[in-house]
Amino acid sequence: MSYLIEARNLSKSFGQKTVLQDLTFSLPAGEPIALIGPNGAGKTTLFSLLCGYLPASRGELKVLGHKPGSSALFGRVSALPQDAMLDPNFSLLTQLSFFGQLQGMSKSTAVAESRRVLSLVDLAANAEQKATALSHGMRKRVAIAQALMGSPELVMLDEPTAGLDPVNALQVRQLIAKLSNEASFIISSHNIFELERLCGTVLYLEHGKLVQQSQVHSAATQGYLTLTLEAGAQTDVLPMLRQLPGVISVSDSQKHEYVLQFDAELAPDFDLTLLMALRQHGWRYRMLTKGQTLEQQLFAVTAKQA
Ligand SMILES: Nc1ncnc2c1ncn2[C@@H]1O[C@H](COP(=O)(O)OP(=O)(O)OP(=O)(O)O)[C@@H](O)[C@H]1O
Repeated sequence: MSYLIEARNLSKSFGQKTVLQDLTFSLPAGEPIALIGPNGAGKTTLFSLLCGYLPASRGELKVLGHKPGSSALFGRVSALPQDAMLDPNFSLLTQLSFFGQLQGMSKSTAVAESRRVLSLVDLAANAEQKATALSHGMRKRVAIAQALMGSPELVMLDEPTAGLDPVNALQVRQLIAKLSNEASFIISSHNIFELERLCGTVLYLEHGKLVQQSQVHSAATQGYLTLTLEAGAQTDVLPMLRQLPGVISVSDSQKHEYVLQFDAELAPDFDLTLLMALRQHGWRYRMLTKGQTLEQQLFAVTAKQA
């Protein structure tokens, strides 16, 4: 199988400081991939290695089967840096066309390509405007349009929603979801919640180590229920939940919230069993959802490692 990205024992050090440590993973093309981790985890450094801006210190890295930065990847990979800026002096069309020409397009092809990518991000009508006339959210969309010039197969977006209000951040996520049949996206963020609906695979980095690689959708739908009880005087909830038939584990990740892992083959009607048990004990629930949030998955992994 050929992968979008393959890393084997990949490490990066700056002098004595090891910033990425022994990362091994393979990522398929297709659904967007999330790269999540706290400040300083190494997300931007990993992006820089993937783009070929920085060499690895040890290990192997392949992007679309090639060494990052190699000429075979020219035009096939693009990146939106965290602090991408637009020039305030030129129209969007002039700037994007200029980037197209830098990629080797003729002037007329670059103009046509710029109009195409601006319409992909719903900014066709703003082509003649300067960046100063745009909102912060619109500028982010222009930067995403720039990353799509020339139809690359892999697009890396470093914190594409940083600094945006929730409505604009949602628009950017919806845009990426819409565009994900145009290219494979890797998106970095601190925010677990924002990427869990958008991405199929998650890489979670902490202190330069890969803490977890998971498939969001499969893990979120199989064999997990999240139960939130009404606040009140319930006692002995955990022991009762743990003795239900089919239960594998129960954790109380937050006050009044329980994550139940169960064997879906042995107990296909586990949700009904749980509801009956709640009724029997007179415990009222506020919410019962299928699956486990990404935050809960990561909480479980980091708790195990602590
Ligand atoms: N050129 C460099 N020289 C020395 N240390 C560096 C260099 N670039 C990054 N680092 C260090 O590497 C670590 C990881 O930084 P990086 O920017 O990759 O993290 P990040 O996960 O992207 O963080 P953030 O979410 O804050 O952007 C940090 O401790 C940073 O100080």
